[in-house]
Amino acid sequence: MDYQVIIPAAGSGKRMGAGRNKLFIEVTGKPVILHTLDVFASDLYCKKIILAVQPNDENHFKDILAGHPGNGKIDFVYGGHERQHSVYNGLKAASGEIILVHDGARPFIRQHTISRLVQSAHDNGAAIAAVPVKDTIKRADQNQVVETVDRLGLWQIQTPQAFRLPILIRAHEQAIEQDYLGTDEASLVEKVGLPVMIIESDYDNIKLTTPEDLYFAEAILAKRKNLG
Ligand SMILES: Nc1ccn([C@@H]2O[C@H](COP(=O)(O)OP(=O)(O)OP(=O)(O)O)[C@@H](O)[C@H]2O)c(=O)n1
Ligand SMILES: C[C@](O)(CO)[C@H](O)COP(=O)(O)O
Repeated sequence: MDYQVIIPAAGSGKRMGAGRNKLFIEVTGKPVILHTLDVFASDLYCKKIILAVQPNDENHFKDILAGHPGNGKIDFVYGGHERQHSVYNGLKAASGEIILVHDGARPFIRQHTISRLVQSAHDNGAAIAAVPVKDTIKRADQNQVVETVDRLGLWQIQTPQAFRLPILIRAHEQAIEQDYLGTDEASLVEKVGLPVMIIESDYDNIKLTTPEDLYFAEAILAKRKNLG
């Protein structure tokens, strides 16, 4: 089933502390963003990649994307102050039935997850990648525990997040009307009162956020290379 994907890539990477867009950092000799785009470039059902970038990063993105197999289906839009604004700007360039949103900072997404997300979004309206929480989760106030959250039914949410396009547009427009800022697209759809389905993903679909994640990234790619 055909779909389009918005890739928010306009962040500043403060927690990575690289002093530049972390998507330009190379892992096994290749910029993070190229790892992320590979799976969508090779997926014939992916009809458009909408890349949200900062204006001052645009030329560098175009330089490193020259010759990439996905280049022919990439549309550039400018990102916004928050991730949500970047995604909203991407929505203005989107069309078709199914839209995915996938962090540029998650380079290890697999095709099998994308396919299941697209089908579930078609069937149910919204579907998100996630893995079951493995650690005990507690809420604290001033570093003192106030609550242990029941782990049963807790999921660690990832991207891609997949939607029927009109649902995501409506959710973003309501968020603007209500001045609501969420940390993922699904939270906006939940506020509209529509169902969001979980699709179990892989624990190595990590988001490269802090420097330690770069070590994990090298290990993930080494493991995948060994598996062939
Ligand atoms: N205004 C923003 C903020 C983030 N992103 C993108 O959203 C994804 C997930 O965001 P995050 O990992 O938080 O990236 P940064 O915002 O760059 O990181 P930090 O919060 O540490 O600055 C990244 O691919 C990032 O480029 C974006 O397109 N526009
Ligand atoms: C969308 C997301 O990746 C789901 O886990 C996460 O919420 C992004 O958070 P960030 O702080 O914008 O990286």
